[in-house]
Amino acid sequence: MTEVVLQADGLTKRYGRRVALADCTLDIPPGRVVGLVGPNGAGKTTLLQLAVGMLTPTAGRITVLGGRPGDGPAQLAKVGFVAQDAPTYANLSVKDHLRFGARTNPSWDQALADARIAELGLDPSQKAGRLSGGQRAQLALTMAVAKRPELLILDEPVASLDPIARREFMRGLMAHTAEHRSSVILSSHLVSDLERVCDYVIVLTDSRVRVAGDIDELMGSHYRLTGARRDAADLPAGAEAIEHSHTERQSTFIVRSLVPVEDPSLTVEQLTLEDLVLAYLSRSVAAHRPELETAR
Ligand SMILES: Nc1ncnc2c1ncn2[C@@H]1O[C@H](COP(=O)(O)OP(=O)(O)OP(=O)(O)O)[C@@H](O)[C@H]1O
Repeated sequence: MTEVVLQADGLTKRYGRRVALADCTLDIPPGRVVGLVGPNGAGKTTLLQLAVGMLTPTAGRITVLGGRPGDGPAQLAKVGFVAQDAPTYANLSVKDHLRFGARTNPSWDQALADARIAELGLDPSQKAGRLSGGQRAQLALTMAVAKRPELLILDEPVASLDPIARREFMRGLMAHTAEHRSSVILSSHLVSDLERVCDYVIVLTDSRVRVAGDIDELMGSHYRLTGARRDAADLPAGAEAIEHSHTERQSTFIVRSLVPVEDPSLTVEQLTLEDLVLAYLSRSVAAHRPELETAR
C-alpha cells in the first residue's frame, strides 16, 4: 500500500484573481476516512477536483497514491470519484450503468456491484432519472466502489439527502470501507455528517486549510479552558488560543496544547469534534471581522 494517500505542497488554484485554494499543504496517511469540512465556497470541491485531475494547479504540487492526479488509466483506476449531486445518466437504467462501469473500468467487480444493488433493493431495469435522490446517490456510490479503488473521493455525497437517506448512505459507506479497507475522502458542510464516520478531519475556510489531522490526536490536544477573566497572553505556556470569549468576569478559551494543561486557576474540559471544528471556523470569521473577538 502507498505510504501517503494524498500529499499536497503549497497547492494553489486561482481563477483569474479569485483564489479558490491557497497554499494547501497536506499529508494524508492511508486507511483513513477523511472528512473535509468547510462552508460554501471554502474550496472543498476545488481540492477534490485537483485530487482527481479534473483541475490542474496554478501553483504547488499534489500527489495522490504516489502518482499525478488523472495521469493515465492506471492512476484513474486507483481512484473512485463521486462528484457533487451524484451525477447519473437519467435515461440509462441501473443495469445499463453497471454495464457501462464494467466496460470502462478494468478492475470492475460485477459481483460487488450486483450485491450492492440487490442489498439496496434497487430495480435493475429502473431508469436513473426515476430514482429518488437517495437511490441515485447510492447508485453513484456503487459505480465508484465497484471499481475497487484504493481511494474513494466523494464530494458532498449527502448534501441533498433527507436525514434517513443520509444515515443509510453513511452506513453503506462505513460497511464498505470496513470490509475493503479503502481510503476515503468525503466533504460536507456539516460536522454531524462526518462525526461517526471519519477518523481524520480537514477544516477548510476561505481557501485555506485551518487544521488537519487524526481526530483522536486533535481531540487529545485541544481543550476548553474557563477561568477568571484574562488575556490569551496569560494562558499557560504552550497553549495556543484558537477561540476566546469573555464576560465581565470570566474568560473561555478553546486552545491547542501538545502538553496537558495543568493550571489550578482554570477548568479544563474535553471538546467534541463539533466544538473543535467550530472553533477553527469562527477563528477564520473573526480574523475577517475583528469586532467579533471583543463583542462576545
Ligand atoms: N470555475 C470557476 N471559476 C471561477 N471561480 C470559481 C470556479 N470554481 C470555483 N470558483 C470559486 O472558488 C471558490 C471555491 O469554490 P469551491 O466550489 O471549491 O468551494 P466549495 O467549498 O466546494 O463550496 P460548496 O460547499 O458551495 O460546494 C469559490 O469562491 C468559488 O466561487
